[in-house]
Amino acid sequence: MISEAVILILTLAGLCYLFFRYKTTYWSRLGFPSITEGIVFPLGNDPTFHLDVFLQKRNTAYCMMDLYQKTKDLPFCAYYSVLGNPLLLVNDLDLVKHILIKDFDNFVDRFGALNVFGGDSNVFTDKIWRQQLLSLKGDLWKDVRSIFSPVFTSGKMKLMMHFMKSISRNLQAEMQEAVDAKGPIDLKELFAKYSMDTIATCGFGVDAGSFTATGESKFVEHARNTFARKGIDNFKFLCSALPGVNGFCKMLGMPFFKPEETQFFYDIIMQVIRHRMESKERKNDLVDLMIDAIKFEKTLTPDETETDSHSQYDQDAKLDHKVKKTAQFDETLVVSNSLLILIAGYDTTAMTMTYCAYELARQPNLQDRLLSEIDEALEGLEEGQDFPDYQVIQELPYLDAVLQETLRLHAPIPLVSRVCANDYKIPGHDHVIPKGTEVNMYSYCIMRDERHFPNPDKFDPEHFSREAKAKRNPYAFLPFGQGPRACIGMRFALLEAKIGLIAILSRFRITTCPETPKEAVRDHTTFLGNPRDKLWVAVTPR
Ligand code: HEM
Repeated sequence: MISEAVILILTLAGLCYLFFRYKTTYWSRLGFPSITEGIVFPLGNDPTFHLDVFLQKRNTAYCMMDLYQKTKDLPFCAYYSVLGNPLLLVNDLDLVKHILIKDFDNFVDRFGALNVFGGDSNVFTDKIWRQQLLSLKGDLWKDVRSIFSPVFTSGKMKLMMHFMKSISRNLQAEMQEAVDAKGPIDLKELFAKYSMDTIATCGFGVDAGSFTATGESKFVEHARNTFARKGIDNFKFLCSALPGVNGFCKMLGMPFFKPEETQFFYDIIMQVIRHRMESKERKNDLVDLMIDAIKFEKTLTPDETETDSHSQYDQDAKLDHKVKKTAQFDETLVVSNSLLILIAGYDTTAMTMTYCAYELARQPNLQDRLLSEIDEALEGLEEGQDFPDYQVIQELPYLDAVLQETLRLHAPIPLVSRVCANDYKIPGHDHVIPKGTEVNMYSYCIMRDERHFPNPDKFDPEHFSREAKAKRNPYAFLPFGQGPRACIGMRFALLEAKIGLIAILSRFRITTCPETPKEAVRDHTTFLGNPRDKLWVAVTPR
């Protein structure tokens, strides 16, 4: 009996293997250039499912770089994901532009875990996650994006400034404590607190208490748990890619996304919404703006539309879509997108500020140049003003260059991904991308490619001088993606980072100390670019 069972299992495994081998000839049968090196049954050769990533030994971006180095001379190259599912890597920047902008209507959707894993569960907390921008598809995504875009215009960001300014005083106080204690400070923890409090205040209308709570506040604890990707989460992620597993979980009513944490945030934000509606209190934070947006209560005034910028990025990001005002949108849309703001905005902005301050500590000459620019802006303040206004902050070129260089070298999100809606003939080639193919652009690798950024591994804000930018293809810079589906929170993130940096650099100088790591390595346990180690620096008052 046992021997029969073993034979059956071995036969099934052999058949699965043969089927997998056949599937991994898909691209060569279509005549596409493809890379078959490194294919492991049943994971394929997708860096996202690389064994080292799965076992949490290496960050995904490093595995992506291995694949990119082997394929970068090809405009596009095919490869395989779990169970031999086909993927296409796009390296050519003109093709990147076609996919993200010119032919956007054929590449509206993103693949992404949220679309697939737990995608059809009936569990209430999973359903909340499915309403947010990152995972919505097609016309529904267009509706929600059009509704929420006005929430993130520069006009609205000006309203966020006073929240950020007030939280940045906690940053200064924390730095002063390090000065008084004559000890180093961990940049990672410092900026995590600032980012968490900013997102909580603007996106949830609550004080997360990161700086003030004794121990970890409940908000911070639940947020941390939401982000944590333990070994079991990787396993769950992989299992749900297997045929039938999602259906099985659905049948058993098993949640995919962390239910306790989701419920915690759902309750908070619903309480805030109800309170705002009953009391008519207004704070003009993101919560109020989102409530306005779903109710179509405010019509946009001209200075608040996306047309206020003529930058290539903003022009490309325009979405030509009319939302039907009869469509039903309710408060769960606000809850869901507040959760997304927490997920999309907290870690990304915190790590950007962390890497930025770390790089400035390592290169005092760059810090000096930035300090002079900030000092000049502060000298120009009018009486009664304690901070430069929005427009002045936007026009600090060196601060801008330093942040862009940080995002280039330490991209928080390593790729931009789209799904091909209909068969698509690649311009200038005979190849046709089949409908349903996941198309990836490895932004982390493109931004470290010496053909676009000379001396790519060096932190050098001159990569963003006017001359350097003029010489370069603009689609080589992709930390926020590009096109109508690019990051909606870019202005928010940059403003938050600029305000935090101005607040600390106006008072303190950051330098390396014996505890400062020689290099900043990306964490092996996450898909994002969080630094693996604590980034200690010394602080001195100016
Ligand atoms: C430095 C900080 C940040 C970085 C590097 C970043 C990067 C990105 C990237 C690469 C994408 C995918 C773009 C694409 O597919 O073309 C994205 C999407 C998104 N981001 Fe950000 N992000 C940051 C901060 C924020 C913040 C602060 C918020 C919210 C306040 C936010 C909200 C979103 C949302 C909602 C999406 C999905 C957009 C859609 O599908 O329509 N992000 N972000």
